[in-house]
Amino acid sequence: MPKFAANLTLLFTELPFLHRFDAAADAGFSAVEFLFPYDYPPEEIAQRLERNRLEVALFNMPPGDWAAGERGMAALPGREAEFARNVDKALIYAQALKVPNLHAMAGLTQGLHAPTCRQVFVRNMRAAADKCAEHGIRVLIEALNTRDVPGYFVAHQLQSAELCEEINRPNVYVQLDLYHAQIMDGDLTRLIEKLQGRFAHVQIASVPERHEPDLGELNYPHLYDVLDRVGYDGHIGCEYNPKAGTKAGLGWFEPYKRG
Ligand SMILES: O=C(O)C(=O)[C@@H](O)CO
Ligand SMILES: [Mg+2]
Repeated sequence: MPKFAANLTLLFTELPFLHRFDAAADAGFSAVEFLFPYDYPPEEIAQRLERNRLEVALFNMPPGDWAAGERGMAALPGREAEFARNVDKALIYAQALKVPNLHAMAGLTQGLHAPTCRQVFVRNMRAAADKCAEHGIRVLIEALNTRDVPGYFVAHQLQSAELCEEINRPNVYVQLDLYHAQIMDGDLTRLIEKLQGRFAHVQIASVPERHEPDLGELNYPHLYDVLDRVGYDGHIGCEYNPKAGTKAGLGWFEPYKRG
């Protein structure tokens, strides 16, 4: 039985961020994820989680100047000290919110010297993984499709898996976003089988529009069965833009709701 996490950066945006926790619980979710919690004190978020009996499945380390277009810095030469400070900041929130997974965004590396970026990424990720391991937290790598995020350091799922191998730390895993995977890689059943045991978080959305998972070209109930079959028991993050309001689009979630 799949376990879903509502992505509170994209769902329930009809409400202010801190109110989305109540809305997710009311809709029947038992877990949430979000991009960045850093505008809010960790205690306030922890309170919302506790009163709604919600787990947090994942959030991202600080990404640099998001509004200016930055998408992380783990692979950016010259930003190592800032990356290390961001790992520390993410860990403060991770401990307060008891999150098992932190996504370290790599950054836009188009036009930079690729071998140097890779070296920087591997070094930064090893250091981040070692710090996070002290708290039992995993560090994740996510491939982003080149249509939405041109120039991002990782675009294909097997590249993420290869990077995990090179980093060679037991708490570094792939973040398998099936929306990006379908756009860049396809053949999702076989891809999930190939990556068995190497991903620690999954995300979903319809393709090509990134709406509810019951729209578009993918057959998600089939993919949930494949995830079950390969023994995946982590959360599936609902990282989509509701087509016409969050609640109106939650029909697909009816069979999976917390009772
Ligand atoms: O865009 C996505 O997909 C994400 O999961 C965000 O965390 C940005 O990486
Ligand atoms: Mg994603």
